[in-house]
Amino acid sequence: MLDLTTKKCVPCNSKEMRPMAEESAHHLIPKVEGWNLVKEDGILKLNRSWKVKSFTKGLEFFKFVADVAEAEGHHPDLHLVGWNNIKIEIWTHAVGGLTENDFILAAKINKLDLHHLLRKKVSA
Ligand SMILES: C[C@H](O)[C@H](O)[C@H]1CNC2=NC(N)=NC(=O)C2=N1
Repeated sequence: MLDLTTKKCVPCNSKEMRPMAEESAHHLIPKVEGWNLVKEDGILKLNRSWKVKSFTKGLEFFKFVADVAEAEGHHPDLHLVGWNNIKIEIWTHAVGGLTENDFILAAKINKLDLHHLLRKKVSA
């Protein structure tokens, strides 16, 4: 399969769009490093968390992600809690589950170079 970052999200309002089977999601999750496959209230979602340097750098992180989402026409759920903990959840609301759009968006978020906004990992 082509690298997910070379693909484009498609509009979610087509009647044919269906949530993918859990097996398909498990097949795709290795292609989006760092992202988790979770099921919440029966809905499959992707999520990933980061610790940022500050509250404002968390908002900067979201702005970079928002630009990708707007370019793709597909949008994540953004969480910023405890001032420097961010979590991004991605799922296709129109179908109540996961579609390839979600994996494309996650892959394109992974391509952003946002290390300057992240807290350095504390060595064990
Ligand atoms: C027409 C357009 O595809 C829809 O309005 C989009 C907008 N962004 C979206 N983002 C997500 N995550 N799920 C959707 O169902 C969705 N629908």
